[in-house]
Amino acid sequence: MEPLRQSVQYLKGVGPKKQKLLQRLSVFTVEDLVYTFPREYEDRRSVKTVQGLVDGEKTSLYLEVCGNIQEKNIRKRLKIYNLPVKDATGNAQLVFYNTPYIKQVFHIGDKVFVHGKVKIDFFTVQILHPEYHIIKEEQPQDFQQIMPIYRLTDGLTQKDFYSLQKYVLEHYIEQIEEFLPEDLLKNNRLCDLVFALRNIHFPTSSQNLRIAKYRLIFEELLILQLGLLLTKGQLDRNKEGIAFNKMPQLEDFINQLPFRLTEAQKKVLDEIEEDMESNMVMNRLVQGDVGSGKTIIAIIALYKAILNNYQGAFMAPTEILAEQHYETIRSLLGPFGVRVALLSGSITKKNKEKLLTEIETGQINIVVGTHAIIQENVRFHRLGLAITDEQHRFGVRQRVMLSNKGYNPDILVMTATPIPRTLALILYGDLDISIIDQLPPGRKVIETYCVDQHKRKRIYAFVRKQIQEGRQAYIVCPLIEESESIEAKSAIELYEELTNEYFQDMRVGLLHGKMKSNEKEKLMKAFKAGDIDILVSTTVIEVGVNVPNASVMVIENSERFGLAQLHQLRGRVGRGSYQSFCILINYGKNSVTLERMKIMESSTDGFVIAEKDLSLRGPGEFFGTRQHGLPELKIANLFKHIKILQQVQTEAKKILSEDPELLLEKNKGLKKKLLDTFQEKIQEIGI
Ligand SMILES: Nc1ncnc2c1ncn2[C@@H]1O[C@H](COP(=O)(O)OP(=O)(O)OP(=O)(O)O)[C@@H](O)[C@H]1O
Repeated sequence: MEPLRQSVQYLKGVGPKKQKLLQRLSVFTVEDLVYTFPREYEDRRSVKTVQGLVDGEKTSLYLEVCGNIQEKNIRKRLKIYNLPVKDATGNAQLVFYNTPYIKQVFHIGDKVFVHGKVKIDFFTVQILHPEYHIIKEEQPQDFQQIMPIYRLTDGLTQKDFYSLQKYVLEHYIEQIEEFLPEDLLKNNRLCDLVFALRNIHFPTSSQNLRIAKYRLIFEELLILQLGLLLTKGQLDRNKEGIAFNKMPQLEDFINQLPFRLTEAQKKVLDEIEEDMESNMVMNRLVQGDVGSGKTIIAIIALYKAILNNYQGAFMAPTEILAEQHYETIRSLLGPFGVRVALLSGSITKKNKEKLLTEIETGQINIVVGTHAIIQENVRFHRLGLAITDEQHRFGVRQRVMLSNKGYNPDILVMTATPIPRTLALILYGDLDISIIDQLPPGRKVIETYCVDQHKRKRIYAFVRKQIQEGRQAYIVCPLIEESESIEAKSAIELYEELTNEYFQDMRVGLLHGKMKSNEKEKLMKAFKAGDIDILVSTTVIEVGVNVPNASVMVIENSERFGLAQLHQLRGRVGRGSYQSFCILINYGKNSVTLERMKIMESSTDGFVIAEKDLSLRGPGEFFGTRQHGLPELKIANLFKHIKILQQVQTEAKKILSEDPELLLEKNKGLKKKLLDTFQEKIQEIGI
């Protein structure tokens, strides 16, 4: 086995207990260990003398032990040890707590280097619980340096980490191979990997630390970018596709809609039409904030394809949404003779067979469905436009599979999560991006309040009042990432509590992910029709659900959700002309949580919220673990390092245009690193 791939259990000083602790920090192999970077550094290079010390500062000193250690019992479980020390300028004490072994460590006359916090009490100078090095054969550079500080877990100390990293760097460094091609290093003035790893852990100077960091950030972003580009590589940008014609009937259709398109919708539609009319394949992402009116744009594009005698496919992330899109499309295009089919999990086998035949013979013009659409047995007659409503739930693979159902059909990807530009660039680097940055007129700003759980009674009273005025409400249950069944269970409990205690006289419905799809459909239909007053639900209603009469959204344990997700949920209300409200019940007390809730109260702009969320929590959490396959970033930050990111993008494209499958000898290391990082994702599409 490659040395770096070895388990940390073979390292000196790592027993089963330590191995477990390291695993908690996601350190399994030697490589994981060297790629666990310090969270910060402590500069111990400037050394002070006892005279000049300031109360409260943290500093380093060279001292000599000048007396015997004294032990004092302060309380039952508190023992203090004072060690007299001095330097040429004065006397001081090193203070240690509850460390009986310390009695054996020092001897009068020992020279020590210490680093710790200074406490000055009248005439006594103390260094509290310092780190120390008794100077024997060690050279000053072994301790008087920039010290790494690692993120720890209970049971592991900085010293443990420090010695492990030292050991690994000493014994394994020669086996760490550079994997970035030489010309790339040179052109971007990057240091080599060994230098970077040495200096990220034990920097020999601030400048070398900077150089090391730069290289490691570059490397991390490059791997991310290449991985994403490669997994998307199959959507070839410059493929020849269908050139749709302009059709006058399309204008008629737009003109008879019950509303005028907003300027933003018109602009995006123009971009789509231009793509569709060109003879190149369209690969376009439409982003729009909640309720900005993406669906109608998709429908117009579908109608254009139909008028050109092609079929359209519309893939939605959930059954509820597929059903909803199906209803909307049927009601808008049905009167124009367009035949729409819904392929969902709940149709009978017999009906399904009939539908499949009609799709294959071209009798059906538009197929709406969940991923059922990309199953093998679905064959289109002439698929011209494939739309996926993504919300990050479909991987690239599904997109490719849908597109393979036709001969180079145009592709439109819609997403309701506003993705900050920086992230959109790397996630969807292969797509052109259109943004609907305006809401239809007449929408009232949703009033958002973050409250703590003790206000629950008042909140329910408010919900009741809204319902009495004829509105409807959503009550969203806590998010439980780990398990859909626990989530469903907690939804059932909340439902029971609400129906037994607070809303006995109201029509309350329950919706969760573990229900059968036809039950879900039935319930949503009833809610839409106004036959249910309160819908208690898990996040299955998160995206796209459109019930304009609903005016209150209560979200339990709001601190567990990502902000972008809260924004999506909140977007389920305020879709009609009624004043709407979102109430976030918050159990979290720490400052980041409170800051996040404040953002929700003060902003209704999805892009602003997404940017803030991303900067507070990083991309992994931003998308939620269920939804993405992005590797966690260890050192790069998509906001702070935007300039490096841009440079990385150029490089990544250059590499792939020269060597699309990374077959060249110089790219061998890079390819291996990519396969390691993106294992599952890449295997999925089999490059
Ligand atoms: N230009 C417009 N003027 C007025 N109402 C509009 C306009 N465009 C769309 N709508 C209506 O606004 C509502 C929201 O539109 P739609 O469902 O398409 O939003 P969306 O962008 O898909 O939102 P979400 O991401 O939240 O699902 C719908 O009821 C739709 O009929």
